[in-house]
Amino acid sequence: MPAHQLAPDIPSDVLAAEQAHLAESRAALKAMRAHAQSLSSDAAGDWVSQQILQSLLDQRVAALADHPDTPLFFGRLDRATAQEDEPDALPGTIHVGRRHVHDGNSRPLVIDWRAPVSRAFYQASPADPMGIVLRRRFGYHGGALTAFEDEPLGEGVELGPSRILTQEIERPRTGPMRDIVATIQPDQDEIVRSTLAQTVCVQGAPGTGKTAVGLHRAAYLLFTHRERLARSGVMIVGPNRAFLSYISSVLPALGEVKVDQTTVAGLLGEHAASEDPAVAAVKGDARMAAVLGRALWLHIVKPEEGLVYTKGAYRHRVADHEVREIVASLRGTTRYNPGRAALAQRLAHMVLVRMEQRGESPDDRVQDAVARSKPVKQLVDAVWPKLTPEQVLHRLLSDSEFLARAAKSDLSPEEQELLLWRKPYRSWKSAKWSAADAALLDELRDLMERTPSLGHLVVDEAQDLSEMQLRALGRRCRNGSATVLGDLAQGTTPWSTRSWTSVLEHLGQREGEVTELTLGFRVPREVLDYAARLLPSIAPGLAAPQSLRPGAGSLTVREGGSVAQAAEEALAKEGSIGVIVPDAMVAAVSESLAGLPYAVLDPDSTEEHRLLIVPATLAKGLEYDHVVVVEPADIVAAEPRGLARLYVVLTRAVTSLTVLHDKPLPPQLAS
Ligand SMILES: Nc1ncnc2c1ncn2[C@@H]1O[C@H](COP(=O)(O)OP(=O)(O)OP(=O)(O)O)[C@@H](O)[C@H]1O
Repeated sequence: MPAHQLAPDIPSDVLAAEQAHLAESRAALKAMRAHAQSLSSDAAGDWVSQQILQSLLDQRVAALADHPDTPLFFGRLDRATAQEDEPDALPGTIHVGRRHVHDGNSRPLVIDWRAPVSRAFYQASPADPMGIVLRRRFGYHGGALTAFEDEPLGEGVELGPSRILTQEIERPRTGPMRDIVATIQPDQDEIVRSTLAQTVCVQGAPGTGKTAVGLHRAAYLLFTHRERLARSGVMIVGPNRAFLSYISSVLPALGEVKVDQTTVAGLLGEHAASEDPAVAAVKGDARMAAVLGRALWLHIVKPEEGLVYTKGAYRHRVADHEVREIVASLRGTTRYNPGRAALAQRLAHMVLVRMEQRGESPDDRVQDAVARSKPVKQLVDAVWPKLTPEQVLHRLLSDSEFLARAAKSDLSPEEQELLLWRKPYRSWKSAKWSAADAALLDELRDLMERTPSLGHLVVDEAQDLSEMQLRALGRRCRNGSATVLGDLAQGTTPWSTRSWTSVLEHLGQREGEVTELTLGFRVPREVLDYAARLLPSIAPGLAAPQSLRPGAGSLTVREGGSVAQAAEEALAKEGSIGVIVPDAMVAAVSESLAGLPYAVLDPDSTEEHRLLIVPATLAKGLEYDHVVVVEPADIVAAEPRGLARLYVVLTRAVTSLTVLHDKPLPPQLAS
């Protein structure tokens, strides 16, 4: 039971002492920043080092900015055994916050939430107090500390629910996603703090905090392995730009400004051509990897002629069988482009050997010159031609004979038929590529030249990725690790997965650990139960999701109701409003809302709008305080996995969901 609940019974002297600590910490942070600002990059020797140092100093200054609206610390731990006499010992009382703050004597005033000692703030319980006697959570209003809540951990007393946590969860949503650093739950913390080497895959129902956990894990890893990850990099991959815009401020608020956040299309290339889902499904299948490998290497031509290199009066010859031997020894042991370069060098080396046999003594420079010479280049181009990924894929998708040779028995004749363009493009330069093609091009690119690996990749909504897209992402963390987040029930693409083991396999992270988050922080129970009626049809293996939020009265289902009226009702309340509509109805609904202050969801817009019209296909990962879902039957009918899409849109609401329909509801919901 919390000893001190929020107002009105908060002891004012304790609160005043904490407020004084906050003021001292803010002043200390200001001094740290002033010190960082006073440092000069002039000490660096040359111009380049100076620029690098200046950029580091600028980053440091930016990281030390105090945001008056953000609590500098949100928790406190009173430790049972403080060894203050030890030189580096921490004080007995620790304030846990977003970053380290120390005073002029290096005395820590606030400890970063990611430091090992802060772990107890998230994990300690009466059953396992972890050396903590008392945990204190702080309540804020704006930037002002207004309340606190104590949890005695050393007395073995069962703790009641934290009101500060409840308030945070119940908070009306406005604007972009916020960090959850003050209220990370123990099972979420386990995932956040798993080691860098460990790939983790999180299955979780809507609103269980998967995205939040993925972002906090990125922040945790950057803190714990700063130097290593600064070199290799961390990247977040999300489903679309609207989602990226929604999550974009979480990491900067945690002081991490150097993390790339992108979509699969952003990573593999934006591609416009739309495609029949059946074709996309074949292109997304991992069997395509072998087909592409063969397609590329089929371009190597068996050498029929040798090399003649003329220098002065001499002709140096490399016989055709020797050229064949070199090609055979290189084939399959190298990537395609380095193989080309190696072939030129090996041919040049043979010429050098001939020169030496004639008593010359050529050096390395001669070998390079021979490798770049016209006869060598001509032979290499003929045998091991210069290619682009687009050339190879263009040939594969337009030439049935070539496709058959590359596919062998990996693809059935029907699948090959599906792959071939109905109307082939004249040249690879004019070809229009689809999203599925982008992953194939990426695979070819990697067969030609090794893709560099990042240190860590966070992949959100991973259930929607094709095997070939997973391979593309896997390449980008092949020397690192990944956090894979998703929900098998929310799969809406032609290639959505039904198994996380398979996802990890195609990502190249077989050792990854699959774990589950089960408690929902977003969707009220009543709404979640309603949406869960779809689960037996879309993901029969999954258990019904649980919600922390009762939310009685949060669901309204109206036949023949007007969208404008539902929007007006929502506008009369607090918080953001998402009117989620079938994509084809965006224009019609916009018209019906004329006169209301609405905008159509636009990820690039910097303006804030309380009332947004959201096309159903963009709603994934987003949340709104009040959600109006328009015409479920049309959302279902619009795409092959329309029922899963409906599950996604029904689970975006934080406070209320209104379902409007003229057509009959899908039978699962009607029951
Ligand atoms: N420990 C927590 N404390 C407070 N809020 C939390 C916590 N965990 C998650 N939330 C909140 O719950 C909401 C849902 O979180 P998030 O978007 O990460 O869920 P998700 O599992 O990714 O959902 P979806 O599957 O729908 O994409 C967010 O508003 C998030 O801030």
